[in-house]
Amino acid sequence: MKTKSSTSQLVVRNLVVSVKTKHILYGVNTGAQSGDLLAIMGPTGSGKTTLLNAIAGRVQSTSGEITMNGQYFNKHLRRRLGYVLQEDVFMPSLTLYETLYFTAMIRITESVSLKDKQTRIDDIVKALDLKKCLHTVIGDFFVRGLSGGEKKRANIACEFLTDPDIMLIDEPTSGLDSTTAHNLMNQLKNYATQYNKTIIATIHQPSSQVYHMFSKLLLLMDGKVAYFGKASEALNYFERIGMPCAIHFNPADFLLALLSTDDETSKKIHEEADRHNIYTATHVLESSAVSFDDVCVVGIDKEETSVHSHHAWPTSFWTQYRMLTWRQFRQSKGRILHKYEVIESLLLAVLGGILYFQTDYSYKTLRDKMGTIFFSVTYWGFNCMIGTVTGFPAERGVIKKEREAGAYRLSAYYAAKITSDLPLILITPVLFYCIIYWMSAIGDGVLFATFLGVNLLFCTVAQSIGHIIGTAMPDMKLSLKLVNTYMLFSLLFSGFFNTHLPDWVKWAKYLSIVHYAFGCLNILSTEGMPVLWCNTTSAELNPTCTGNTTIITIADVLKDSGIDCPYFCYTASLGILFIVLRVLGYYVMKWKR
Ligand SMILES: Nc1ncnc2c1ncn2[C@@H]1O[C@H](COP(=O)(O)OP(=O)(O)OP(=O)(O)O)[C@@H](O)[C@H]1O
Repeated sequence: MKTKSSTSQLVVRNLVVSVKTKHILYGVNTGAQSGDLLAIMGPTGSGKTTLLNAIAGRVQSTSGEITMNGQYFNKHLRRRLGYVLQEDVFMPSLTLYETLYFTAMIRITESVSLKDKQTRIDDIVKALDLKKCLHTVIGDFFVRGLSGGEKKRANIACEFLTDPDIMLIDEPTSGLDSTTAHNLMNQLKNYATQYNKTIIATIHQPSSQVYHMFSKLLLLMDGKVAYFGKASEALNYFERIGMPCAIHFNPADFLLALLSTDDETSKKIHEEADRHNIYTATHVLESSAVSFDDVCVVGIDKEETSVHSHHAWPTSFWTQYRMLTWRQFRQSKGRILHKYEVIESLLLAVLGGILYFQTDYSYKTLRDKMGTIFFSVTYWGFNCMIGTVTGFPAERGVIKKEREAGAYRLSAYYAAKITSDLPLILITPVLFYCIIYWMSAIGDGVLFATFLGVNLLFCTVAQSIGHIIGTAMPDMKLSLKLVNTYMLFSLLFSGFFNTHLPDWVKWAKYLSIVHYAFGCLNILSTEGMPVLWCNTTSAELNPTCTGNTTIITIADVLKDSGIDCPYFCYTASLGILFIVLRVLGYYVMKWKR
């Protein structure tokens, strides 16, 4: 179910865009109306993407105005724009159908029935010839999936689903062979005319067949307009200003070559453009089938009858949360429960189990017991943090794209991420502890449940830190460096490396998450150990036996490792850390968005 749009008109007047001190666009005037296929062409770096970004509201303009049917863009009006970015960013583990289904469920308002959403998916799949690859995974660098051309069409299909009145497409044909490029442009042209939509696309080197599909053409050169008007009149215009195109020459090649020549020609093109007033905004309006006043009225009608939501978001928080959890689970499942990850954990558990096999609890073997716990906690600290940090970049681009399109609330995404990842990240630690706990005889069945609970809490805390680091850091390399630094710090202050630290650094152990887990688990596992007489051989090396000490308790030994709080104090600290870090994680995401 696609809606045939009533006439709408986009007008860009005197648009200036500067970033810091650099001018990118200088007073650009352009426009398009329903049914148009406006092509933006120009040499690389001439400002084509910046213009699209400015229209889509993703780049702040320095001055000038952009209106749709005479109204300035606001959040609601912007929902009537679709923007297909140059990069095809998707969740790689989902199939194309799952991707389209997710988009339909989250970006089409809930007033449209499920059946209609399904019909809309079917229509678009057919129109863009995507049926063959509908159940293929999107794929990425590691897993082969859709081809480049299919990905490009999938990207366009996702935007078509929202049924925008104006579609902005950045380089739809880049990386496609000429036949595929021609077919795609043909599909876009048909879409524009059949459904009365406006399509604005930047394009690099169209074939002459594709060039003749454009209804309007905007030529940019160094951020300024070199030509704007009907594509069919561009060659006549350049001929009139003394730059004729040779017969049988591809018009697009000729125009691009013209715009990339010497300074003298550039200067002349700009002077002629000024002299002929070729690109004033009134030119757009005059060439329209309807007057400016008419389109304003049509625009108001359209708003009232549109299937687009008037609410801040197309769907409710609950729908967003539900769909995001569904997608997140599918995306994370393969990564977190990857067979190599599981095999690695099981092998390490068996290795640890063999190393500390059935060690009894005595003061002589206490370091071994502590070693088992230290080894396990260290492994899961690194594993959970690194897993989270490395998993985030694949999502970052998708979330950014979807959030910029106003698809869902950040809070819905965050809540969904926590919920969907949680059961997944706990499965492998459970298997790990099932092996190592019993092989190394840490304790009985009752203790096992508490032991496991504390370990899982520790894993979620480590994951929360990984999430904050992954969100805050600009790239994965830096994130991994920070994870390493923090974990090594955490290990140094955990208590395992029994050091006699100067008083002024002792507080640092409270910043170590390993310290909390290590402390808690050691207290739990050594509970009930008898006192030790200092005149026995097993006490000889124990530093707690000094001077006139006759007996020592397990509490004394643990205190010597800096473990000086009751176990519930450590567990509560981990619980509080979990809550604080989760809340902090949300605000870091908000800050970095
Ligand atoms: N955020 C930014 N900061 C500084 N310069 C920028 C920024 N964004 C764009 N530019 C510069 O503005 C110019 C125009 O960039 P833009 O991406 O719009 O060009 P383009 O015509 O789309 O190029 P291409 O065809 O290669 O994609 C370039 O010189 C680019 O380096």
